[in-house]
Amino acid sequence: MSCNPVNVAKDRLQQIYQTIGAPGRIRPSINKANRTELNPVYFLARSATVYPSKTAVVHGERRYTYKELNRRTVALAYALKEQLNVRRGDRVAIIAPNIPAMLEAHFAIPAANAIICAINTRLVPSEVAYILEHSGSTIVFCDAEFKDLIKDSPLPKIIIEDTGLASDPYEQLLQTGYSKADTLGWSGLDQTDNEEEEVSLCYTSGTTGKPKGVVFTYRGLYLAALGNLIEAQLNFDSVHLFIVPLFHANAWMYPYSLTAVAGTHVMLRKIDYDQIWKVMVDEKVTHLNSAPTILIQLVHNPNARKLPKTVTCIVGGSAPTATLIAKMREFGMEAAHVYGLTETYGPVVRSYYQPGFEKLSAEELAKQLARQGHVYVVSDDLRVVDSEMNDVALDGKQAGEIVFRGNLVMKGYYNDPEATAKAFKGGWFHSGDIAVRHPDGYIAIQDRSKDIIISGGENISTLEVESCISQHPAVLEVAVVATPSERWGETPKGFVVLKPDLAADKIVDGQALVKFCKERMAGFKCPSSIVIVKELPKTSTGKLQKYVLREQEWKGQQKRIN
Ligand SMILES: Nc1ncnc2c1ncn2[C@@H]1O[C@H](COP(=O)(O)OP(=O)(O)OP(=O)(O)O)[C@@H](O)[C@H]1O
Repeated sequence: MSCNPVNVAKDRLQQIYQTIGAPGRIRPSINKANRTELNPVYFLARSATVYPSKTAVVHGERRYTYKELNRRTVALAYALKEQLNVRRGDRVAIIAPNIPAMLEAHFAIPAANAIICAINTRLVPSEVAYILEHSGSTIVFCDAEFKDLIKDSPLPKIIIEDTGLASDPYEQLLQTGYSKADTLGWSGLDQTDNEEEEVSLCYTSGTTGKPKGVVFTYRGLYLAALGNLIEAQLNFDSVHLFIVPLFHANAWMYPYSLTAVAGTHVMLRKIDYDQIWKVMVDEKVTHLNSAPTILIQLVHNPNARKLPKTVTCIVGGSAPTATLIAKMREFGMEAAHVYGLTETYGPVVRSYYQPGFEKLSAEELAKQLARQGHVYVVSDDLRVVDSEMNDVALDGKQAGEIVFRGNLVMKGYYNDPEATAKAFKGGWFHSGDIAVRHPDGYIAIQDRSKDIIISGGENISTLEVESCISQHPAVLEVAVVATPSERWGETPKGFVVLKPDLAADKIVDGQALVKFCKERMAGFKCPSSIVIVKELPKTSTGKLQKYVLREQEWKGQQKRIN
């Protein structure tokens, strides 16, 4: 027998092959012992076993440990099956802000093998009716504050008063499930035998048009949850403030991530900036997730102060400007800039901090971090391509569409084969976002394809123009859209909200802001006009609805509404 280690290994392999057969003939198989379906509801069962007394939920004065959260969730799952007759694959709708019942529903509905359809509380009754009908929901849970949204719905309704008291109809429903939760626990609830089954149905908020029902699978939820753990570095000590609503892409799967590591979920019924500052300090918040528009208001709130410990802010939903990222740092809020869509289970791209960035000036660093970056470790592949699906050059100039492929792409749009086929054209998911790619491979979004301005044949990124205007010290918020121009076809027009309580000599008008832009950027990119407005149209998640502004500009003209 050879003494050469390579040959020794070969001999050993020969012996093994003689016993079990060479590869390609007899191979080990996947079986029940070495495979289970990826299912994020197990995170809760496990954390309740490992850390029963750890605080799982903080909601004002109310607190639940993991043992209590688990008991309530399991009871709800039994109630869904036995009281409400929910069957595998049924859609169960819930309309609620970030409250404990909403978190419980995110585990209990999948635990009952049903599909959760969490609906935006800011919609109007007709929009809610559309989603209930389109999703084919069989039951609707609704927070009492929003019950008018479903007053005409024929579906069975469970009202959540969000008191936690025995008189609350939601609590009464839980009561019916406690005995089984205490005796059988999870063992009486059959879990899915197919991780590719639908588990969640999220309707996009309609920044660009009619909402579409994005279908998530157990497997996707599970992997997205693990992705967040890696990217946001969540652990047992994490105290996460949910600013992104759970009805928006399941708050980017953070409920599952936090639960996996037995972190603490801090809930808030509504966006109240004074309250957010108070909670951040009182609850020793370590992480939050939010859209930039909310963070802009937060850093300009009179209660803004330097935080005792750095808070990691996962910022996504739109691009934070370099100005915002730098301002957040002053208060001890470190921005982890992320990008994604509902269709990708929320964020799947991150602007990574590189060795050497510490040498950059604050301004240069903020500029680097305002780019969207690279894909998460769990999200496989991303390209930026032209209309022929060729990759754009890594030159920071040639723009193309961002397309995705991998485990964190939705299963499809619910009951919408046409939209699904369009989104998956050529075997890639088409995001509709236009970006360039820098020599270091970082992507930088220029615009949504519908937002980009084409002036005299030149493409203008509205984000670039907005970023320039936002550097003016009097500017709080800005949106730039295309306005008609006889000479150029279209030109940029700015809408600006000024900071509150500006001293008289600091107040500026639109002309001064146009001049400010002319001193800083190429003439063709400068807005033809800028108007000062009181507020900007936004979705419930705080995203600018540029199409509303475009509609005003292009009234009566065919082009450019959407
Ligand atoms: N970090 C970011 N930078 C720039 N844009 C972003 C960022 N994160 C998200 N976006 C924008 O948000 C979009 C995803 O939004 P989302 O899936 O939440 O849908 P929506 O805007 O609420 O609704 P709809 O898809 O119906 O317009 C992306 O396609 C992109 O345009």
